[in-house]
Amino acid sequence: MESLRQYVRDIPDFPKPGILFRDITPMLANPEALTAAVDAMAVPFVDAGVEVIAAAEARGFIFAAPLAMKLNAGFVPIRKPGKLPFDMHSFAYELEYGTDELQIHVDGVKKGQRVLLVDDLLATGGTMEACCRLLEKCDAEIVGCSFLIHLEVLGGAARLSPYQVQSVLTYGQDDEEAELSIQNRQPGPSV
Ligand SMILES: O=P(O)(O)OC[C@H]1O[C@H](OP(=O)(O)OP(=O)(O)O)[C@H](O)[C@@H]1O
Ligand SMILES: Nc1ncnc2[nH]cnc12
Repeated sequence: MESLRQYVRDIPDFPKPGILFRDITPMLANPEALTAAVDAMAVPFVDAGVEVIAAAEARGFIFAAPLAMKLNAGFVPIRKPGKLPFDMHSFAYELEYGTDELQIHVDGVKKGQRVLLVDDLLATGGTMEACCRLLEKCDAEIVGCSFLIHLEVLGGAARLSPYQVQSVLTYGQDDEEAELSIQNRQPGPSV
């Protein structure tokens, strides 16, 4: 699965200085890579009895709908404020680069339904922790959290305990250091 990494593009200082943005748009644009990514995200949960996939907009939606179809589950959107038309639960949270709030319809998930939470990327864990809190307010049974990318150094997985966390691509301390040193390298004198 490591070959999927070649479709993730690193953009330094986006959307703020100091953030190394992992851009998945090259992966999304490639049909084989996109299929492989969705398949790999589903694998740990094929026999988990998932009834509902829930995901936060916007990038979470990209993987949620194909995963729902693959796991024969429904899809329930978790949205930013002002988007959902019916009664909702809300939860405010912090991002790697800002703050936000997420909402879910009160009747989106029934009590005891088995829910798999999905997102493209786990960084600080603030977004997925907010999703977990929203599903807990619905009295759902959280089966786990499935990510395409896990940025390990930001410690997000600890915030999702006790839930099962799965990711397809992991970026650890070594990756961050190697990439930062490449970014900071000054051009040498020309000879
Ligand atoms: O683990 P965290 O620190 O919470 O970061 C991860 C979240 O950040 C990104 O979403 P973003 O809020 O940038 O919104 P988008 O999906 O609309 O691009 C990403 O898609 C995750 O949802
Ligand atoms: N470093 C990062 N790259 C891409 N998406 C992100 N969401 C939060 N942090 C991110």
